[in-house]
Amino acid sequence: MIRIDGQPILDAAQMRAAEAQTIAAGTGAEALMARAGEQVAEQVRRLTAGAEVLVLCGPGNNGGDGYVAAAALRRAGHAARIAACASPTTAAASAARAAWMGPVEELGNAAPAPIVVDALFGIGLNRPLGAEICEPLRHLIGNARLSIAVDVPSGVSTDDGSSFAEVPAVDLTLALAAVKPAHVLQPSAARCGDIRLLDIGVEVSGPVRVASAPQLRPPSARDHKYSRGLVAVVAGRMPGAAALAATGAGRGGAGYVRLLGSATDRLPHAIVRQRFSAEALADERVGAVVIGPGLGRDDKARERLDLARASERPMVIDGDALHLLGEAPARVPTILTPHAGEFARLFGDLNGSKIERAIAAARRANAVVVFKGADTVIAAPDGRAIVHAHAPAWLATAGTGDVLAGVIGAQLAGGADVFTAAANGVWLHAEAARRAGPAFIADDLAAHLPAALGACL
Ligand SMILES: NC(=O)C1=CN([C@@H]2O[C@H](COP(=O)(O)OP(=O)(O)OC[C@H]3O[C@@H](n4cnc5c(N)ncnc54)[C@H](O)[C@@H]3O)[C@@H](O)[C@H]2O)[C@@H](O)CC1
Ligand SMILES: Nc1ncnc2c1ncn2[C@@H]1O[C@H](COP(=O)(O)OP(=O)(O)O)[C@@H](O)[C@H]1O
Ligand SMILES: [K+]
Repeated sequence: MIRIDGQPILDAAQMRAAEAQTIAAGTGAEALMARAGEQVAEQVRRLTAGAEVLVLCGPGNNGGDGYVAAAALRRAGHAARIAACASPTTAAASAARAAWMGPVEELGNAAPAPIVVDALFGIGLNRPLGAEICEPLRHLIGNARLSIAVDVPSGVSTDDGSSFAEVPAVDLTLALAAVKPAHVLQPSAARCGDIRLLDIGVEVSGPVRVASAPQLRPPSARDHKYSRGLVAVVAGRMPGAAALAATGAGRGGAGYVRLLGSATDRLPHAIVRQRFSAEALADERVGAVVIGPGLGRDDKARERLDLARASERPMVIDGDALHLLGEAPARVPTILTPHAGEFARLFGDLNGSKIERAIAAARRANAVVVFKGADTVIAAPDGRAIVHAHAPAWLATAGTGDVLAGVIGAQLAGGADVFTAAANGVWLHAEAARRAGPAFIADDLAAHLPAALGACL
């Protein structure tokens, strides 16, 4: 059982291609199913201390995994029952069912058990589930002490994380061979409970991954404040937002933060206030310009954005500045940090999953796009993407996005490339939120950044 941090994310077609390669290399479909089912059984056995297990089996290979798991549990002396919604339709699943010596109950008539294993549908589910399946599934999960999904919870759409059915969340999902978009994209990610990966010997790789903790470099004896990174935060109509970004940059590891434009009174003394001017931006030591938080959307804001872009410094473009952005692709290293509303305004015509849309947006903008939310996707024009799916929902409070823009700015000014800077910033921001606990406000968040950063050294 493997943690999913840093693991590749494969959609159903990519998963099938990887599986086909393994089969072509000599491992039969039944052997793969045997590995999957036996590993599921092993995890269930470890977690359930002998309590009765009810395995729900569907018609495809997900159901096949379920038959194998139930048989393995029985062989190990564990009390296991099976309930099915249909007969097997694949050769491997038929063989697995034939090897099960016990009775197979009707899904609709099955009595609850303390442990439920959902092996009804996996990556093959491609249309809404009927009530004859949803209702018993809801009832059985709702009455179990522990529910475990095989590969993905039944009722979610593997490739985009949408829901085909309203069934409750399970406690644990055992992903087979690879993480799928449904494990990390909402709303289905919230249905998965804890997620662990089972290695069944299928080789997987790809440009889309689950976020993992960055390995950051502490300053060395050779460093000075400029080498650690100078961030210029452009202020505007709402100075509080720029102050949050500047604080995020300072506590996110920058060596020097300048706030260009009007500042609030409560700005930390370490943040240097300066009048906004083209000259202030032209300072060659500026490693990143953060613009957008509280900028406003008037002519003055537009002028500041134009000057910032003309400075040709690496940029983090957030909030109001995203509203002022034209369609021209970026010419300097740029990170855009839209939330769903800003993304829709900028890239509303794109189709596909949140991951696919973020990658397409990054290509169009020639910039790294941080498509924020409970399932933040960080995408690069070359097709790489990282999905951060476990940020605390307490982040849904005003101003946290401003702090994020600052943290990303600090990483960029510190020398990380745009993709790494964005991914590091998102990780540190989420980790700071975890340390901040419940009901923090954006001002509190920055105070937890140093400890979050310290955990990544
Ligand atoms: N990826 C891999 O390398 C491996 C995958 N295996 C398993 O195979 C699964 C995929 O198997 P399948 O492709 O057979 O697909 P599934 O078992 O996910 O489901 C497909 C079956 O469900 C039916 N179905 C789809 N939507 C339905 C609906 N709304 N209502 C009623 N029936 C519906 C289909 O007609 C088909 O019979 C994976 O999720 C995993 O559990 C394992 O057996 C071993 C190896
Ligand atoms: N439900 C949620 N779970 C986890 N993180 C969230 C959730 N909602 C918002 N966030 C995060 O909180 C931040 C909010 O940013 P944003 O929407 O720009 O707010 P603001 O403009 O008020 O600063 C983003 O980093 C986003 O990913
Ligand atoms: K399942």
